[in-house]
Amino acid sequence: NAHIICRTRDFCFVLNSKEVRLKSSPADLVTETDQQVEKMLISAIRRKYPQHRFIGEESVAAGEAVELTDSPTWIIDPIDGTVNFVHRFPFVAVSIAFTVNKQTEFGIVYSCVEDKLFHAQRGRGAYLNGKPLCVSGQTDIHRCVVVTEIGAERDDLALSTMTSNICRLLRLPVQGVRALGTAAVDMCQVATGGADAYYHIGMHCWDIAASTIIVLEAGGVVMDTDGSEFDMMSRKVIAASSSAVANGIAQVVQADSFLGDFSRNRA
Ligand SMILES: O=P(O)(O)O[C@H]1[C@H](O)[C@@H](O)[C@H](O)[C@@H](O)[C@@H]1O
Ligand SMILES: [Mg+2]
Ligand SMILES: [Mg+2]
Repeated sequence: NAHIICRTRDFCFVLNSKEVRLKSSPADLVTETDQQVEKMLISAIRRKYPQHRFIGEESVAAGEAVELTDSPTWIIDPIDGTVNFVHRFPFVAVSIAFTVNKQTEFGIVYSCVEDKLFHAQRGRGAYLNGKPLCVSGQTDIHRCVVVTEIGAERDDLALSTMTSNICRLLRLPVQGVRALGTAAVDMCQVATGGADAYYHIGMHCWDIAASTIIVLEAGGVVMDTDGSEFDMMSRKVIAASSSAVANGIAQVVQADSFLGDFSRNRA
């Protein structure tokens, strides 16, 4: 059984997950807790805002369409880092973003084990446990710590794309490449200045919707891995402390052959 103790300043509780099941690959896991947390969040929000729409990872896995419209929409990853959760590797987050007219109005990432609450509202800055966040401001790619993810795909094309991108960055060289196992928390490291950049190919909108606005409001930049404008639904992202660093990563990271196999945001 996987379990994790979640602490906040006000309460402490144990989430139990009795059953671990596979989704798209042997490394794409879901537990009862993922499903219960998502149901709990959606029903609580729906009670207050019955007209609002939802894109939730586990609802999509259960067959709901992934459709970002102009309507007010909540984008939810109930547990980002389910593999960590199952193995008790201590980086696990709940990620919630709210969009209107396809623009993110606010985002919340709660890193449960660390008891770190990241949040940002459009135009109002980014905060960690109430304290303002600011990116590192690094502009020299050679002095960067870059965060990425291994991802859940295990086919040859995905693996060779992922490993060759990491090799190309290391050869630049950058000073370090890291992966925490949760895209949402990874990306928040850029907002804190602890990392200078994050890139990911193959993530879903629910993994990064909230942390995108947190990085932007902390003074960072977000773009597609090919250097074009960021599209939350494209499954590709670079988040960085500066445009110079983001462009430096875009120049070495390649996504095309890998993404040929993806349908957009299928769980
Ligand atoms: O744990 P979930 O919500 O499934 O998200 C993870 C994603 O599936 C993996 O591909 C990534 O490597 C993790 O960082 C995600 O955050
Ligand atoms: Mg996720
Ligand atoms: Mg998840």
